Amino acid sequence: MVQSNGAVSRGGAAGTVPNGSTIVSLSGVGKKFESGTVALSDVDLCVARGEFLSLLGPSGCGKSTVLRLIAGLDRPTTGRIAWGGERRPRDIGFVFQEPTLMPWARVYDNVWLPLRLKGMSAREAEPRIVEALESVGLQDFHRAYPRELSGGMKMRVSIARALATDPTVLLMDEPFAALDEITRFKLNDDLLRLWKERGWTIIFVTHSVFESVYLSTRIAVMTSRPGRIAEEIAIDEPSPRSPNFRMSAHYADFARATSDALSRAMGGA
Ligand SMILES: Nc1ncnc2c1ncn2[C@@H]1O[C@H](COP(=O)(O)OP(=O)(O)OP(=O)(O)O)[C@@H](O)[C@H]1O
Repeated sequence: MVQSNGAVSRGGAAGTVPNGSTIVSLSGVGKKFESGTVALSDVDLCVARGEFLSLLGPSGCGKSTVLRLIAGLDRPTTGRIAWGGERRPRDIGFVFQEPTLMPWARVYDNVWLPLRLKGMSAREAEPRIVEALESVGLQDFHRAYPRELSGGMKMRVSIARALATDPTVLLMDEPFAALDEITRFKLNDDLLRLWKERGWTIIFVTHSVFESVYLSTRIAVMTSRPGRIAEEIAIDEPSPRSPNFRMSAHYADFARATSDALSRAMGGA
């Protein structure tokens, strides 16, 4: 269904890919934990290469669980996750809500970690580490320890660490939720720039309607637990997006449509 503001919503049928080739698809995915909690039921979702897809839903609806299943950190109880290239790519980046840095290691060594785990020496990894730190504007802080950095800077290190591996798919679990608004807006713009430059596919978990509209090419709205995809909304605003987009009537329309979809998904009017 195409709405007047250009948003596209869909009913419960299998996930649809708007454009481009599928990088990963979930069909009928369910997850029941040993505790008996049914976190997900019948999740259908298709992600196209190069998309910026946000998973938006109420707390506890299973957004992180979807991300963990896609990352291969856990297995679905029912249903199937299929990769466009047949196998799950080895180079999936994961950015968590907490920066999860090693407090005893300098910024440089924190960014080196995933490359070191792949067997790269510090010398081999150096160009990638330097480039990753430059991309997030932290080139002058490579010798600093995490305790010497602000919350936003720590999150930049965490992004640089994912970036150093040059992932094809970047999974981000509410990475900016704990940051103040000014820092969050700045990191939103940095992330959009990197996404465009690197050609990543990003799957981004958020509670925030406004953040999801600003960042995404598509939003998948989830129901309350057990989570499934209730509606999808295409945000057909061209990139690069600038802070002016946040002030536009178009943005307000998208936010309203998304907010309404979220209310419906949560069983509201
Ligand atoms: N390892 C686990 N064992 C048992 N229950 C779990 C486990 N992980 C998550 N759950 C439960 O599954 C449900 C979905 O959790 P999940 O963290 O995926 O939700 P979420 O939408 O990401 O929540 P939030 O937005 O609050 O981070 C919750 O009820 C949670 O308590």
